[in-house]
Amino acid sequence: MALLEVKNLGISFGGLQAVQGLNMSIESGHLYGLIGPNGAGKTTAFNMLTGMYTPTEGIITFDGVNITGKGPEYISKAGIARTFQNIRLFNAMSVLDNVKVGMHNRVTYSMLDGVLRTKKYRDKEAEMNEKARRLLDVFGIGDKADYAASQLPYGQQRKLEICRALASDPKLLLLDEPAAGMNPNETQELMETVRKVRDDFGIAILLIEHDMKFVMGICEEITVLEYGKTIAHGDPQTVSNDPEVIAAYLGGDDED
Ligand SMILES: Nc1ncnc2c1ncn2[C@@H]1O[C@H](COP(=O)(O)OP(=O)(O)OP(=O)(O)O)[C@@H](O)[C@H]1O
Repeated sequence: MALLEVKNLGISFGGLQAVQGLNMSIESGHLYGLIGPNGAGKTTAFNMLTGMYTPTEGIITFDGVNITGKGPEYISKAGIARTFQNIRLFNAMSVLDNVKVGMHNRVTYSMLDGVLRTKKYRDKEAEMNEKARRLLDVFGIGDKADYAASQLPYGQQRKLEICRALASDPKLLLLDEPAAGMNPNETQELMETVRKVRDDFGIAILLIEHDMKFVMGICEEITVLEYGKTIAHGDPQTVSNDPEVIAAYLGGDDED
């Protein structure tokens, strides 16, 4: 069985069926893209996979366990982490501390250990600092560890968000428009980093992205949504030559 199995997943908000009959199978180590015009249901699908929305139909199986309807805390502990479309960093906190926030689901010391600054607390903190610095180094921002998050340029803030998500040791990383707002150089650099993350950490990555060069350049498998329904699925070449996909993008009124 694949790491993530999504079967007939759907959700409706009142009369609006935002996602319908979604099927996806994602193996460990795969780079998978979820694309489609604005309002197609991509972020809604992420919200169901991460427990923020409860599906009205279908089953999500992760690592052999049915996680349908479980809450975000449970799903994060199970090994799914995500970033958001809009940057959600703690601006006044240091870059290092922002990464450590991502480790909260792995903290093993008690509040009392923290207050008393016990050896257990100090050892764990040292381990977390080292791990956070290693992650920042992967993204080439290790030298900015002590800066406030808000002092980083935009492209590096997006990288910091990915670092924070990785800090929870996920088996599956969901990236919601990681290249949004980036210039072509930053986007190119991010493509290489995302590939490196997959290779070095051996995790599966599912990403939503409007930048077609980015998606077609790194994803091995792609599902295309339009009005909540899957209109195409396959490798980048198959999907980009699909007449329904071409029509959906050319006919849309968005920026794609
Ligand atoms: N909580 C909600 N309540 C009501 N409708 C919602 C809710 N969340 C999403 N929707 C609707 O579901 C549809 C899909 O939205 P969604 O944000 O998933 O699209 P998207 O493909 O991620 O679009 P974009 O590319 O613009 O981010 C939209 O019509 C949206 O208005």
